[in-house]
Amino acid sequence: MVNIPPGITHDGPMVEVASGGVEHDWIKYEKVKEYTNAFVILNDQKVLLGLKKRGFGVGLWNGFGGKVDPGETPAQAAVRELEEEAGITAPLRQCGTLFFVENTMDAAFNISVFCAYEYSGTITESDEMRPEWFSIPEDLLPRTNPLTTVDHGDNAAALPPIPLSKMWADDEFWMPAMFGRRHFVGRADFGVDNKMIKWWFGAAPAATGDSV
Ligand SMILES: Nc1nc2c([nH]c(=O)n2[C@H]2C[C@H](O)[C@@H](COP(=O)(O)OP(=O)(O)OP(=O)(O)O)O2)c(=O)[nH]1
Repeated sequence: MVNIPPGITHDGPMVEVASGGVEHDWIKYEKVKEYTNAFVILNDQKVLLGLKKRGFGVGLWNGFGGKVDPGETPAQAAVRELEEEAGITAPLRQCGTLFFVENTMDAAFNISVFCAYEYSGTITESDEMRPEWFSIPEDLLPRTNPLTTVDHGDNAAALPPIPLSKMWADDEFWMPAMFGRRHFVGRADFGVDNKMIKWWFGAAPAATGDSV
């Protein structure tokens, strides 16, 4: 029986992929703010991340995104933010949903996560983000995914691996599902110093033959 935390909804079968902090209660929240986060992933081998240059999460590498503006859908906001922050457009599709609660704020963050496997335009640094490609390490990929063994000649192996130590602490838990193209959901509650105190992540079951 999967014990899904409050704030999360999902359709279809779901298996737990990570959880922790059982000694804490889920933090109560008053309202929910809508955000987006978008990842461009090429050949299942490399991912475009941006170094946040200012504001919330400054100094951390992340996908591109931000607040959903009034009158926008999350999908529209994701396209706008990717264009504003990295200068490119991409056929984004929602690949997951994340829910974050901070004990210092009365609002929770509901983050619609989008993925694309191609893009157009020229990747351009913005005031907010410095974009860079990173290779996806094998331990973040399903080992039997046939796509991962194909050499697409773009030399992803020569890139630095995803800098997990300079990313939000929760990312390592749901990224394997994202890179394995499994729909994911999850919640993380943060205490002082942005330390994760309780978390739960789930994903659609791996396809038969996948090792994760
Ligand atoms: N990967 C990851 N992303 C997170 C976490 N928490 C969190 O807010 N984010 C994302 C959601 C958004 O993409 C981004 C925060 O948005 P932002 O502060 O850049 O929003 P914004 O651009 O609209 O802000 P602003 O320019 O209007 O001030 O960080 C997390 O724990 N992990």
